[in-house]
Amino acid sequence: MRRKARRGGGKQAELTIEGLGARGDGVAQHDGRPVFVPFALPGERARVKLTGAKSAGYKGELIELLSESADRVEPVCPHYGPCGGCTLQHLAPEAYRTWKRQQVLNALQREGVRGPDGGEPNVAELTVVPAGTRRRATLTAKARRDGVDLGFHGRESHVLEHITTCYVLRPRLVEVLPGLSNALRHLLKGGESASVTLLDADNGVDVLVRSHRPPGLDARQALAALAEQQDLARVTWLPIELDPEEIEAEPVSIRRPPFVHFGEIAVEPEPGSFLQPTAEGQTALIEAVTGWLKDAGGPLADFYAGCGTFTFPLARYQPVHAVEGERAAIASLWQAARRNDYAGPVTAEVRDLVEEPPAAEELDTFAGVVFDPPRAGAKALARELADSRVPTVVAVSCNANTFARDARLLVEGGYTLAEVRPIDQFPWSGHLELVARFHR
Ligand SMILES: C[S@@+](CC[C@H](N)C(=O)[O-])C[C@H]1O[C@@H](n2cnc3c(N)ncnc32)[C@H](O)[C@@H]1O
Repeated sequence: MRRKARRGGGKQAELTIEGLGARGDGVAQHDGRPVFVPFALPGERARVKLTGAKSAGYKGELIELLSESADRVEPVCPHYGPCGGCTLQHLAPEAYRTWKRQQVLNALQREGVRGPDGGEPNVAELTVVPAGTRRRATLTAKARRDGVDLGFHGRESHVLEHITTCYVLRPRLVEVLPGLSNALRHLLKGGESASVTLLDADNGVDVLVRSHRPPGLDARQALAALAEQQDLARVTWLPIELDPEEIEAEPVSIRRPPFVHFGEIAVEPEPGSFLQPTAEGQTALIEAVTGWLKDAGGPLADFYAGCGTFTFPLARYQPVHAVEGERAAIASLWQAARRNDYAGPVTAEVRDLVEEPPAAEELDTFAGVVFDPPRAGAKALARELADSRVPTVVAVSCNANTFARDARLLVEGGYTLAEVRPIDQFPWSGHLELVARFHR
């Protein structure tokens, strides 16, 4: 048996895992309440330590596996377990794909959203991005006595796992980690921590360090030397307490402004700006969004547009109005539009879509709409869309539950959910991206 007693004590029980929850934890029952057991699989019998009893259930810590599921496989990464990134590496690929797709169906079912013929919604098979393709990630750095740990926290834990290898990150990002951890020794003293956002842009790596203490001369020199050795495109620093919206990141070393392509257009994102985590996932999303909207026959709107991931590919076919809450993202989008003679076909607006959603009459000027909100979803916008006459609406989402809620609002307003494509940019985790088409 692979997993043996880890820690005894506390309230323990022998349980049978009956299912896999939305976050990938095994789910058992005890005293009529669910127990969520990370790293356990359906069908397995396990000795579990019960903690954190709440009305919603117990947290369970896997102490010993007493029987193993046929779907259990050996995790590939040496950091599996302590690293909170890939908590489902023990699940066989086929079972994993089935479970993740089922999360979309479950969420839609909970909201009572049906397919075009009134039956089960039309959810495609899961597309999973290959391992080693993640181009953007935020890690934590923490000073210890003899160096700096740089990695990811454990699942629901404050313990940081220092990463030496990673199966999801692009190899280029893994390569820069040792040098970065070394350079950060000059910034972080006894127990101090920082957040480090890495982007493997199309012309080099972009590094944003956020810490309480600004880098002194030796930290700047160490980071600049690293940038030269590793040919990093850009290194910037921001105080951790401030939002990038409130203050511009301070340059530490800029060898060239990093850029990423959305279709044919190169955009220069500000440090820390949102971008799709993988180029492969981005391509699959762009393919769906443009495929469904390019023949809309009139102007389009891209809500929660970011730096223009969908704006520019769509603008090849129709005029596009891009709306986004973050000023810096819209500035990058607009600069790229100007540079590429897209100003005109592309218009841009900074707007808070929760506080000031466009009214249905405003939406009626568009032949098609795409929206791609953060995890909280786009409730206010979906309500207005439900009252609008926009013929085609495309939703991109990173949260199946808020997507299903917004889908219900659209369906109640008379839309049909034509199809959903789940695109997995976070392999081995509970997170999922999807893109869906609605029509009147
Ligand atoms: C999931 S990202 C999508 C960005 C872009 N569509 C892409 O694919 O790269 C969500 C975007 O919504 C923006 N956002 C978050 N809250 C917002 C709000 N209340 N109003 C407008 N935009 C918001 C974020 O700044 C971010 O750019």
